[in-house]
Amino acid sequence: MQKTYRRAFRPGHEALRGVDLRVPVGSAFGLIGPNGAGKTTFIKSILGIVQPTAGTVRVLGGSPEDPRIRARIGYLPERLHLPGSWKPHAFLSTVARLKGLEPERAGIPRLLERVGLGDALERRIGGYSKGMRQRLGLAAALMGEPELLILDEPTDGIDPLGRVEVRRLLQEEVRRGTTLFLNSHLLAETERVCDRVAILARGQVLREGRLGELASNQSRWLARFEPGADAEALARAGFTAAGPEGRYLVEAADAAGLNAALDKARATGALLVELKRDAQDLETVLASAMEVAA
Ligand SMILES: Nc1ncnc2c1ncn2[C@@H]1O[C@H](COP(=O)(O)OP(=O)(O)OP(=O)(O)O)[C@@H](O)[C@H]1O
Repeated sequence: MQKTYRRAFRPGHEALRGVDLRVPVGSAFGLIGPNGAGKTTFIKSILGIVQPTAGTVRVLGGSPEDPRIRARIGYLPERLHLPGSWKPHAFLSTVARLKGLEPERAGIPRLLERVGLGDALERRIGGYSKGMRQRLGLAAALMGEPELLILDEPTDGIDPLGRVEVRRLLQEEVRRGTTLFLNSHLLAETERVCDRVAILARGQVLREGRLGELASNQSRWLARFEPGADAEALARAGFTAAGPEGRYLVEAADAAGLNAALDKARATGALLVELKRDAQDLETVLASAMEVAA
């Protein structure tokens, strides 16, 4: 899919340059990338708010412009416009009606409770803090148990403990079978909630896949030996010390190579107590993808 924003008397701006992404049903999909990468443009294309210049978007087996498809999607936009003089219940009742639900049966009190606004029911939205507004937006997105939840920076403005609550709530939704599409600058949040990630930069997908696969270095292993291992002898066997507690890194292309290295380590008298693939955090994955693309 491509999207070029047309500008009067100037060349158009290519926000998306041939993006081809599939979000599996039931997955928790995270979109990450630097400012201006095209993330919000992509989200707006999935929702039919922005028309692609080329290519097509299919959502839940149909077109994003089909109102029946839209009714199955919950969306939290990056910038929320809320009626300041209203109370939250009245706002959510209107959202319910727009979604074709009867407000009395839309579970509004429970939703307000779930997003942590149970104590603010009698306050006008205009007096809400940024985080409270965000929580209310989230309640609107969750209304009607959508099959697909599209959230653009959902925890923006929410305090650290509130973020933990929101994360739990999103995890509950995914367990319920909802497909989650999350755009967040908070990589730790994406890492904790999502099982698949795509890295978008300058309108193109740099990397995409299961988080575990993107974040693990397939040929590097982290070994932990019982204290007292001979570091010099281990270095000669190909093991590089990596921090305290007898941790070492070793490169091995396959199982045979790994076992050969471990045999050498054991021959030095070192006793292996733990072995795992060397996993990188999402920040490192993003930084190295950006470096390769530069
Ligand atoms: N309505 C518009 N008209 C013209 N250009 C636009 C419009 N919306 C976005 N752009 C441009 O398209 C590019 C992608 O913007 P977009 O908002 O999709 O990025 P983003 O990855 O969501 O950024 P951020 O992380 O900063 O929110 C940017 O260069 C932006 O300036």
